[in-house]
Amino acid sequence: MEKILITASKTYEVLTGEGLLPRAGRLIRPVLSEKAQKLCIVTDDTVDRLYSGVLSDSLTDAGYETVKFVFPPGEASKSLDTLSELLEFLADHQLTRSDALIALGGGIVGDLTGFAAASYLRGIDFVQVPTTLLAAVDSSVGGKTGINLKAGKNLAGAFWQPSLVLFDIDTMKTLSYDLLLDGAAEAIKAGAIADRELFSYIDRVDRLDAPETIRYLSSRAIEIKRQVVEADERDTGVRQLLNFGHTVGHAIEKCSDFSISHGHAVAMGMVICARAALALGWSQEDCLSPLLASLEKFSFPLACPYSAEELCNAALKDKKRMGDTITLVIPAALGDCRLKKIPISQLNEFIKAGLS
Ligand SMILES: NC(=O)c1ccc[n+]([C@@H]2O[C@H](COP(=O)([O-])OP(=O)(O)OC[C@H]3O[C@@H](n4cnc5c(N)ncnc54)[C@H](O)[C@@H]3O)[C@@H](O)[C@H]2O)c1
Ligand SMILES: O=C(O)C(=O)C[C@@H](O)[C@H](O)[C@H](O)COP(=O)(O)O
Ligand SMILES: [Zn+2]
Repeated sequence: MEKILITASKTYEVLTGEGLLPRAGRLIRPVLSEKAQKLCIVTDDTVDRLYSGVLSDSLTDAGYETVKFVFPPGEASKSLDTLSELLEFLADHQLTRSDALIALGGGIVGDLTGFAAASYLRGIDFVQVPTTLLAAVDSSVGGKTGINLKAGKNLAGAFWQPSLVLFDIDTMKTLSYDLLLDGAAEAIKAGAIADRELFSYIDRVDRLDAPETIRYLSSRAIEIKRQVVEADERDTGVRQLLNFGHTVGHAIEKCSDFSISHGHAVAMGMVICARAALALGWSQEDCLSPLLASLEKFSFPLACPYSAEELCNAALKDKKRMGDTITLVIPAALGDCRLKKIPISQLNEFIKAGLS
């Protein structure tokens, strides 16, 4: 089992390995309050069918009472309505301040559960059990939690760190190739920010679904995320680099009414951003070619179906906007991204340069 220690407002471990789900109860016990009695498993219908049973049995064996909150999969559930239902459910089941939530699922489950944990009784513990590659390499670590509002992605939320992250690699066996791609996009993003070696690795790799590929990508991406989050937990500076590809990516998700998934939209967003930075002379070297090579190796669909105007309108609601400026993440060199503040009046031109 691999362990990565995250030292932020809460210090916790990310445990990665095979066969962790059946051992979850024993692994979770030392990180929760000794007074913890009741645990609420939060998950979506698909993950519920696949993994709730084994997790719940393991928690029961470790002496916990469990309750379960299940919601329909999909971005539409990452909403105020589901959050409100979950908070009422926790109160109805009388979870106390020493009890905890267990987020079993992908990034949507993790973001929603984390926000509920941050706000229920003004904050209780929660554990992340990521079951998508995207959640394992990115969303389960770092404590960004939240929900979408009608205007766009993640517009309400809190910084609230988990008490533990348990990544059982066995859960990757039931992921479709498209869901693996979503995780690969965020891992490639981490490489673009801070690890050009990751691109050479992808160049040599045979299969995305091989356990050793998953292990390598998650280990590198989590380590990069650790460094960034430890330097700037609350996203006021260097952490914004983790948003590479996201200003446009979130706009693509929104324009598609979420039929384009987060990871796929981020992949398109990174390409648009790298192409624009190259065309405008903002990059010191060509980052577009290696980025395209790694994404094309895994057969990412990269054609963006929206115009610069459509993307720009959606992106102006992004939370990286401050008044009349917006901060972009620009690849200066492969493995070295920089923040660049531009007037919002230049955003359309930037996106246009990235689409052509
Ligand atoms: N908080 C953060 O730092 C952060 C980082 C990256 C992304 N995100 C957010 O994460 C979300 C995307 O997460 P995601 O890609 O995991 O999507 P998701 O949570 O919707 O999961 C994708 C689909 O996979 C299914 N699924 C989950 N585990 C499975 C398994 N093991 N086998 C088969 N099917 C499984 C789910 O039911 C769902 O239909 C977005 O809302 C994004 O904004 C947050
Ligand atoms: O952890 C971070 O910081 C990230 O930016 C990770 C992103 O992959 C993730 O999609 C995040 O939710 C986007 O942040 P947001 O602040 O733009 O909502
Ligand atoms: Zn993301």
